[in-house]
Amino acid sequence: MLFTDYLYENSKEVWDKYLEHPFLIELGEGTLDKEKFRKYLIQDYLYLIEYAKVYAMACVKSRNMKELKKFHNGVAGSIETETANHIMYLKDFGENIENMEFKYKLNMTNESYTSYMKSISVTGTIEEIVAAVLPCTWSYNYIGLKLKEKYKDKLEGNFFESWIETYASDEYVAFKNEWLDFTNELCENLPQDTKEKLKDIFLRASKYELEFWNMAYKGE
Ligand SMILES: Cc1ncc(CO)c(N)n1
Repeated sequence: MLFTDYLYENSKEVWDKYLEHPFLIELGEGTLDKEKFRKYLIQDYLYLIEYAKVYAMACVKSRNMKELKKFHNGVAGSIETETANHIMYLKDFGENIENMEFKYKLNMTNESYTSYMKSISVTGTIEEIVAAVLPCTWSYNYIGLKLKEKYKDKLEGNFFESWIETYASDEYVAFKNEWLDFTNELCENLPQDTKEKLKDIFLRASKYELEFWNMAYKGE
């Protein structure tokens, strides 16, 4: 069994809940309250800044060029490629992008999740850092693809279409697949107790993802 399948199987119950989440159903239907979406995007923009630092710490810990390039790519993917879509929406909402980190603060859910990953980035191994960051990229691609599949005939004119297309795009699929391959290469031959520790980290981060959707829907 692929190591990533082992991670997924153990977290499947949580991942199933993403697909039933009202925030994502309404986003797919195009009926989500735009104010909720605006607030979510602001938190997510702040999230990506902290998330990039987790990869940055892994850059420092890299043991070879391959790892360094991978994590460097993670930094760039988070704060350049992925934020492009956030910036487009946020500008549309009238936000000043230069000012985001000063005007807004991470809320408690966001702070808990990013603090958790940053603490692993400081105290953990390279493999532990990978287990902490993987649910982020992977679950967003999982959600993007499922929403695209479910609403493919109804996406035109959906305000959130660009969000869905970003996470269902070929580039994002390729990015996710590279991370799955990298994780499997790194982890397939590890001792069982280490694998179990990584499985727990992956589950914890997956639960934080669900908390993030709850926060986005209910407000905080
Ligand atoms: C909370 C959260 N998780 C994952 C991603 C995907 O990078 C994101 N943008 N935000």
